[in-house]
Amino acid sequence: MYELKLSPSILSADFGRLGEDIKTADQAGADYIHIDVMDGAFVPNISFGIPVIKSIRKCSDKVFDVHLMIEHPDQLIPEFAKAGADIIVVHAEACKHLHRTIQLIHSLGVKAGVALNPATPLSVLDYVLEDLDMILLMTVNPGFGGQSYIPAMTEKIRTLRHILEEKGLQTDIEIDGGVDTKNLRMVIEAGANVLVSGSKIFGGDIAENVHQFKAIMAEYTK
Ligand SMILES: O=C(CO)[C@@H](O)[C@H](O)COP(=O)(O)O
Ligand SMILES: [Fe+2]
Repeated sequence: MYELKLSPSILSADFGRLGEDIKTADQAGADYIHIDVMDGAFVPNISFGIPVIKSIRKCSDKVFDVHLMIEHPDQLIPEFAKAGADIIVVHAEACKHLHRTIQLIHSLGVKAGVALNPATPLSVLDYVLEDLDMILLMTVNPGFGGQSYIPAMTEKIRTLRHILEEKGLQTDIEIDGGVDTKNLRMVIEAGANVLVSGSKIFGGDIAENVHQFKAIMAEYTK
């Protein structure tokens, strides 16, 4: 079993008290902090950018898992690294030269991940698999929190884990979108190990929600 990590997405936090919400998730047991950057071009929504990441870096020492939903990410990757990103995830659909982008991220001493939209086939990763620290499978169409998990993605997770194992790779599989306490076991059993959740963590009692997710995850470490 792969090490399971909970990565709460701050897209659903209260931006008026972002620092406090992050500290609450951190202290309740979040492993990573998932940071959704949207540019209004790659996705039909705008979230926040580099100055916000720099500022919230003071609120948590947890791994900053930065999910870039932006066009032309290469131009800004050095700035995201400087702002405190520990993992930078770019979308394959946004990168003309994906291999070069992965090299750029690694050259900055940061872990590199690639995200795939639900309709993007796994085969786009065929020639970069060995270079990746993490693969993010979108389980909703990117752009918004609070959407429903797309059922067909479970098979995609299972297929990816199988491909990685056949190659002897232990790459992290992150899944993002519509994850809740009801489908969490299903996605873990399919092979996901980095689990993003936004609305189901930051909507309501943050600490209690983190505890509920972590209690389910703990069933797999006994
Ligand atoms: O990247 C994205 C959306 O594009 C996500 O990280 C969402 O923020 C997840 O939110 P929920 O579906 O868990 O509410
Ligand atoms: Fe995300």
